[in-house]
Amino acid sequence: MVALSELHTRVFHSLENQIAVIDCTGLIVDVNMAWREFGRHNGLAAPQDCVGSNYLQTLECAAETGDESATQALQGMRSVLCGHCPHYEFEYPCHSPHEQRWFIMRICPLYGAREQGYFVVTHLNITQRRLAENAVARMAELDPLTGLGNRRVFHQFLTRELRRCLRLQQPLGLLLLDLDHFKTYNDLHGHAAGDQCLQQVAQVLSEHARRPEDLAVRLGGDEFALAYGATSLAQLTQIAQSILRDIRALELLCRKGLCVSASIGMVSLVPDDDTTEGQLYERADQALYRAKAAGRDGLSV
Ligand SMILES: Nc1nc2c(ncn2[C@@H]2O[C@H](COP(=O)(O)OP(=O)(O)OP(=O)(O)O)[C@@H](O)[C@H]2O)c(=O)[nH]1
Repeated sequence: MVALSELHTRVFHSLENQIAVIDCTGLIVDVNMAWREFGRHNGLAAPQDCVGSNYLQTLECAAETGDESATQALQGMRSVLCGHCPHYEFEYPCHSPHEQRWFIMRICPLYGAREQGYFVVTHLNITQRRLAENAVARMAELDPLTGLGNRRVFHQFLTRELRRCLRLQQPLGLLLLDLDHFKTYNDLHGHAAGDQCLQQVAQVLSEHARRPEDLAVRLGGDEFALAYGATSLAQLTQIAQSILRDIRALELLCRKGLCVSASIGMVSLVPDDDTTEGQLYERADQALYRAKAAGRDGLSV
């Protein structure tokens, strides 16, 4: 039968968390196996040098080089060591040259030893959780069929670009695009082929939105929107004409002599303090209505 203290030591070294016990000056008095192993694999202090080094000083050196995570860890750690906070934890990136990694650091008093001034610092690798969260966040911004951004992203982008163009007094361009005869195409070829048609159109649109200040999204159904920062009406017209040409060139036949085409409403203006995202959208939508009414496969302002 293993003695209880021996059992506790074994548990300490079996845990996946990297654990260090420090005193109130930051001096490391003990570390577990995971802490030593992490140091060994990441070119940090030699395992035998962990105990006896000062964790606060290590963080101070890193913070002085501008390491934001070290600065934050340092502040949190000091607040616990001096008794201002009962415990502190925060998540931070710690990428290696080979992989992206995130950790959560926690510091709290050592159980039953607060008076003696001992504290436990733990680091836990949360990379799998963070990657899953990032993937979910990306999915929440994408239209699953076409891979373009969705309506939510569009609003965020437009709000940001509107502010930027107002500040720089540059024109902000917006195109609203609705496919023509798409229902007929769907009816003739089936829904799956209709989906492929939307994907082909999306490809054309993303080829026309390549700069960081451009965005192409699918608003829903056969409706798309494109926003262009710092783009005049003349430039916008050229882009819209090129899009119409490229969609025609797809030759998506929906009945004899009739192909899927697009109607585009556009607006470009230099925002003033009163310009809203809603006004911009409304103007492009009315222009789209005029393009449809004018016979489709065309554009209107
Ligand atoms: N395949 C497919 N069809 C869709 C999807 N979303 C909407 N639709 C169809 O898209 C069609 C859109 O209708 P309309 O805008 O009236 O079609 P349209 O023939 O282009 O009409 P006009 O704009 O007046 O030329 C409807 O038949 C919808 O069922 C989708 O994700 N996949």
